[in-house]
Amino acid sequence: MARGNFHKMHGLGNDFIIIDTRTSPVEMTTARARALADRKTGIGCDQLILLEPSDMATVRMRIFNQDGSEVESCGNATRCVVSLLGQDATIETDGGKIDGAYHEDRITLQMPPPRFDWQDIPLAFAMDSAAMPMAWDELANPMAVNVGNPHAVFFVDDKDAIDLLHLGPQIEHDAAFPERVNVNVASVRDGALFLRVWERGVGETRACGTGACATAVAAIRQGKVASPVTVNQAGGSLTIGWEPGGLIEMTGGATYVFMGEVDWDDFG
Ligand SMILES: N[C@@H](CCC[C@H](N)C(=O)O)C(=O)O
Repeated sequence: MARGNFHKMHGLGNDFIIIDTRTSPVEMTTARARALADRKTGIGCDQLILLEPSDMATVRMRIFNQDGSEVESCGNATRCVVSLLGQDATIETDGGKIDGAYHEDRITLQMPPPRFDWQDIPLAFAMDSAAMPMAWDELANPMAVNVGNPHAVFFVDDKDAIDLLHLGPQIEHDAAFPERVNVNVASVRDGALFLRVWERGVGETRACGTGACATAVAAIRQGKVASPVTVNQAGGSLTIGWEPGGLIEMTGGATYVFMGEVDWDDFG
């Protein structure tokens, strides 16, 4: 028997299983992450988060998508982790170190500066990442940006008119993105952003924190909005601030749902 505890939390409806392995050790594999994340046969979540000891930060955070793939960054989960810790904290991720300021009703994160070089996204070959010379039906010329993880950002008149269920997986798996990509479709209205995200390794989610960062950076860089900007998604809003050359500041909520206990051996 290998019993352990987990926390269920969400940030704007983007939901997580968070396991603090410092008190609840577990051996994580792709198969086990996928089994735990499965909404029909497991516990269910968009991302599975492991907290581990860190020698350079308060805690190290590992991130597994619903499909079991391990990835570099997750903005909404980082706010949840700072909220769970209940104090200002520095979080080590594969996408960079993130400082979090704790307030009971909101968390502010300093996310790493965005990267735009094609090798850093990464893209498969040299091309203009500010307006990629590519199109998938009505989605054309995205800006590619890495904010710890890779994103493609499309600006459209009406985000709700886009068939993201069809185009999201096509773009996610396009050979132009050797590590796949998160797909952001945004409209600009009254100085604010309205966003839908097809997340790599998950599908369309109710909100994506790094997607909000990537989209805000792309919109500020193109002069479509001013910083800070409100980014509205199905699950709620985030405030994102960014000045060229600087860190990305994200402010938003984090919600605790429940604590559960399971036998890890029942999952993979
Ligand atoms: N939900 C997240 C992003 C999670 C990782 C992403 N799907 C990827 O594969 O890079 C967020 O809030 O940022």
